[in-house]
Amino acid sequence: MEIVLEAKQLKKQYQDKLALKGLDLQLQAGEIFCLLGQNGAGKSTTINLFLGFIKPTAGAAFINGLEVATNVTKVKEYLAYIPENVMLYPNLTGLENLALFSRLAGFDYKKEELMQYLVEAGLPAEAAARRVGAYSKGMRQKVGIAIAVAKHAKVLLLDEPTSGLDPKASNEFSELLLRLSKAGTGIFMATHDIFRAKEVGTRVGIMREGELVDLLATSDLNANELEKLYLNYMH
Ligand SMILES: Nc1ncnc2c1ncn2[C@@H]1O[C@H](COP(=O)(O)OP(=O)(O)OP(=O)(O)O)[C@@H](O)[C@H]1O
Repeated sequence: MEIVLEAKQLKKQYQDKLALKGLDLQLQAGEIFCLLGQNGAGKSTTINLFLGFIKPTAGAAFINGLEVATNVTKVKEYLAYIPENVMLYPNLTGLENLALFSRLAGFDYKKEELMQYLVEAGLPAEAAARRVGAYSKGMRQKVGIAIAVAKHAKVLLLDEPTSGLDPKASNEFSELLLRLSKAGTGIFMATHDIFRAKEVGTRVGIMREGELVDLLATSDLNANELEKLYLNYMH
């Protein structure tokens, strides 16, 4: 199997805080890995290391076999990132945002092709022509997914993507992730949502104080068992 994301003894020290204590992890193409953990556990730090936003203190992060810290620009070609609030240009339409981000990634699509990416990500065609400033959070997430698909990202990194989404939007979002994973994208998602993690994840990692304290296949347990296990670790 193709490994699209890997951490080898990945560590991050901020001043006096050891935020990540030597993470070892591999993600295969088409896998959805959900990272659970309390506030301050080290989830965003892990994601920021994969994005190349911060440098590791020791160890290394790899995307598509390339070490992130020494290939920050190249690695961006393989990555798409969806934070809690997708950053788009509010004065441009959804279509214009997608055109812009696709061009930055080196893809020059026709209007019909862009529209198809947006509609496939669940954005109604009439909304695609409206300014993003008036979009709901769920709609911005859909543009984020369309960007990921249009740039043929091998890895999608998500940080709390469903927090603040209503249940219907959250559910639609899960379905999009499942479709992307079936198409071979590796998905790494930090979340507080245990039930969503069980629903979409192929594997779940539980992080506490910068350490992965458990690693489970979601097929091995139901959502209630996962919640119980998670809460046990948090005591
Ligand atoms: N730039 C920084 N400087 C100093 N300490 C930091 C910095 N960024 C994060 N930390 C600390 O590192 C630890 C891990 O933080 P991180 O943001 O990775 O946690 P998290 O699991 O993403 O939390 P949340 O769920 O709140 O987003 C925390 O103790 C945090 O205070």
